Amino acid sequence: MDKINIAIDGPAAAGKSTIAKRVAAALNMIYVDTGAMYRAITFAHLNNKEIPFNELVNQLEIKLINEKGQRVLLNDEDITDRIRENDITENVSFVASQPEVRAFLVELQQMMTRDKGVVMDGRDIGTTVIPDAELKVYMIASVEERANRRLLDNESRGIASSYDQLIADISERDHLDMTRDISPLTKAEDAVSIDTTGLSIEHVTDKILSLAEERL
Ligand SMILES: Nc1ncnc2c1ncn2[C@@H]1O[C@H](COP(=O)(O)OP(=O)(O)O)[C@@H](O)[C@H]1O
Ligand SMILES: Nc1ccn([C@@H]2O[C@H](COP(=O)(O)OP(=O)(O)O)[C@@H](O)[C@H]2O)c(=O)n1
Repeated sequence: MDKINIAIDGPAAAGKSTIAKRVAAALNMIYVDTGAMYRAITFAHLNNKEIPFNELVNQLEIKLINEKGQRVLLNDEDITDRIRENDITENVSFVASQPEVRAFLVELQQMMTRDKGVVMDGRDIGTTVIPDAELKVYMIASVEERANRRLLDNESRGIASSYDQLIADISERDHLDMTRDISPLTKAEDAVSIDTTGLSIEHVTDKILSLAEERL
């Protein structure tokens, strides 16, 4: 087989996008951060709260550009850094639970994976977006480690946060994502679980690369 899709799902700050980017670069595949797409719609919603979701999604064009990591454009506005801020993070799980938002993004994501060659990370990729992906990974880490990682991420981006607040925020977001009605976060039956607690980025990347090689 010459082309495969790789689905990486898991809870907040487990390391999905860091690893997915590296795996995609090593295998010359396209990386797609679906969380960024839900964050982009959350940005649009916070600026246009009066517009119902079914109308809002029809006004949006989301583009992911593989440049300097990955840039996120919403109707040609670069919102890459803006969508990592706290107000977006606090509201994204609510927006992602809306049926119209999920239908809109799942269709877009399925189009992006049709020709294969994609590493896509999110919450419902292995279960809903690409249930036939050749490799599915369910990535987890302890909530303490995830809060520490996000604390460092936020520091490097100049976003104010505290360890205790991050433990609470991450736990609440995971709960909302795991209990929503439509495609909640859950491990696909055929996904390989990887607990990244205490593991280096290189170790996790190599593990997934060797799983991918078996399927290429
Ligand atoms: N073993 C590891 N695997 C993945 N990320 C790690 C690991 N160790 C430390 N990190 C750091 O943890 C953070 C993970 O954040 P991110 O990749 O955005 O997670 P997610 O996409 O799951 O929300 C990054 O800052 C990354 O550098
Ligand atoms: N495939 C996806 C990806 C993200 N999401 C939602 O989008 C939010 C933000 O995703 P993200 O991957 O940017 O989150 P972080 O783990 O990087 O903080 C998640 O908490 C989910 O509510 C989703 O519902 N389905």
